[in-house]
Amino acid sequence: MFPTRDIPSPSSLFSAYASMAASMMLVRSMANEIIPQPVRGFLLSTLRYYFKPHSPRLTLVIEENCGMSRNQVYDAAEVYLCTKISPNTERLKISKSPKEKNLMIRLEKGERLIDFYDGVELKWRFVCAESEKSNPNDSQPRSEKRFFELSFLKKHKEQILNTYVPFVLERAKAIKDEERVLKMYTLNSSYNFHGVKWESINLEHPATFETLAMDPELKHSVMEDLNRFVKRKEFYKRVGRAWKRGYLLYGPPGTGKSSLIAAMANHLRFDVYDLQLANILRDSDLRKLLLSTANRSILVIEDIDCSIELQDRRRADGRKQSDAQLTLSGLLNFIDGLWSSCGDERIIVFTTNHKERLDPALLRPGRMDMHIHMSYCTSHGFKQLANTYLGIRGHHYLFSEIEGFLENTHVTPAQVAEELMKGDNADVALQALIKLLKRKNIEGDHDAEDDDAAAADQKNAGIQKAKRQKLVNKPIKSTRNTRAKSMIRRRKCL
Ligand SMILES: Nc1ncnc2c1ncn2[C@@H]1O[C@H](COP(=O)(O)OP(=O)(O)OP(=O)(O)O)[C@@H](O)[C@H]1O
Ligand SMILES: [Mg+2]
Repeated sequence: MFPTRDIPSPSSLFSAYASMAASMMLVRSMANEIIPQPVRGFLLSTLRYYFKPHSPRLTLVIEENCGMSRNQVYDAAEVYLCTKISPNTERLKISKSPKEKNLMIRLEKGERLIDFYDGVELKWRFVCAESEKSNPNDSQPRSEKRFFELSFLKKHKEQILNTYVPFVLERAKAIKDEERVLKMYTLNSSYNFHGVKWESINLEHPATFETLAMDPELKHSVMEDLNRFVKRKEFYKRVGRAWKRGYLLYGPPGTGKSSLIAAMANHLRFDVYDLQLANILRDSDLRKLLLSTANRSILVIEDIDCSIELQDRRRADGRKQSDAQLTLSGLLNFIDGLWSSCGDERIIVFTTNHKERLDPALLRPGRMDMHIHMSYCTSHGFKQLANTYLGIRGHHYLFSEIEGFLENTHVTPAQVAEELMKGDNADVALQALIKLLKRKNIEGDHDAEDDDAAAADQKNAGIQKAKRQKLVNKPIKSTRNTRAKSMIRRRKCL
C-alpha cells in the first residue's frame, strides 16, 4: 500500500506554489533594489547562457558582402550550390548574360539543400531578409540582405573550415572557368601616336586535346605539364621563380601548332593574346602591350622566325641599334624579367616552321621550358582523325592500306583532315585519302618535304609582301619600321 497520507492535496500544493512565487517576487524586487541594472543584466545573461539547452549544431552565416567588397565565400557558394540541386528543390532563379555560354542557375530565397562531404552532412539555406531602416522616416525602400546559412555538427567545425570551405571555393572557380567564354586578344590595326592596343573577340576554337592528332605520349606529357604548372603556385613561390611556362612548337605547316594552342587554351580555360610582332614598332610599345595582358592567359607569338627580322642588338653594319627599336633581346629580357614577375599563371608559346632558323638566344636551355615537335601524320594520328571526322572508332577495311602508306609518306594532319572531309561516306573519304597518299608516295618524300618547305616559304613571302605593301601605303622611313603597320598575319586557326 502507498502511504497516501504523504501525497499533498491540490489545495496544499497551490498554497506552496503561491508562497514560493511570492518569495521569488520578493527576492526579485530586493535584487532590483540592491543590484544595479547593468550588473543584473550581465548576471541574467550569464545564467541564461549556462542553463539554456545547447544545440549540437553550428551555423555559419555567409553574407554577400564583407565591408565594401564582395564576400568570395558567398559568391563561391552561389555557384557551387547550383550543382547540388536536388529533386526537392522547388524554386530556382535562371539568367543569362551575353558573356556567358550557358544559363545561370541560382537558388531562390528560402530554398534549402543538403550536401555531403567526407561523410559529414551539411545543411545549406539561402536567406533574403529586408534590412532594418536606420531611420524609420526614411523614404528609401529597405535594402535586401542576402546570406547563406551553413549548418553542421559542431564536432566537424575544423574539418568544415579547413577543408570543405576551401573545396567549395576551388570547385566554384573551376565551374566559373568552365562557364566563361574565352577571349582572344589581337592587336588593333590602327597604329597611331598612342601605339597599338589589344582588341578582343570570343575564342570559339573547337580544338581540344581529344581531337588533336599527335603522338599520344607527347600529348599526354603536354597535358601533364600544363596540369602541373597550374597547380604549382606555392612551388614557384618557394623556389623564387616567376609563375610562367614557355613552349616552343615547331613543325611543318599544317601539323597542328595553332590547333595545339587552341587546345591548351580550352583545356586551361585561359584567354589567348596573339602578339603579332610585325605590328609592333618599338620595345616601349611591346612593354606596354605585355604589361596590359591579364593573368591566366597564353601569350602567343606565331612564326617567330619570319614575322619579324628580330636580330641581335648589333646590325650587320656593326652599328648598335637604337634602343627604341624592337629587338629580340628586348623581347626575351622583358618576357623573362619584368613581365613574368608582375603576373601569375603566364604561358608563352612561340611557333615556327623552321626551328633551325631561330636565333640561339631563343633556343638557349631554360628559355623555353618545353620544345614540342608537331610531326607529320602517323598511323595513330590518322586513327584519331578518322574518329573525329568520320566517327570510325574501331577498324575499317581500308585502314591497313592507309597505315602502310603513312609509314613512308610525309603527309600533314591538315592534308589528311582535308581528304576526310570530302564525303560523309567513310569509304569515299578514305579512298580520296588513299589517292592522295599514292600520289605523294610516287612523288617521293623528298618532294613532299620540298612542298612543305615551299608552303612555309610562301607563307613567309606573303608576310614580307604585306610588309612591303604597308611600306607603300604608309610613309614610314626605315624598312624596319614597316613591320609596325603590316597587317599580315595569316589567321588560319586562332
Ligand atoms: N595535329 C592535328 N590534329 C587535328 N587537326 C589538325 C592537326 N593539324 C592540323 N589539323 C587541321 O588542319 C588545320 C590547320 O592546322 P594548324 O593551323 O593547326 O596548323 P599549323 O601547324 O599551325 O600550321 P602553320 O605552320 O601553317 O601555322 C586545323 O584547323 C585542323 O583542322
Ligand atoms: Mg599555325
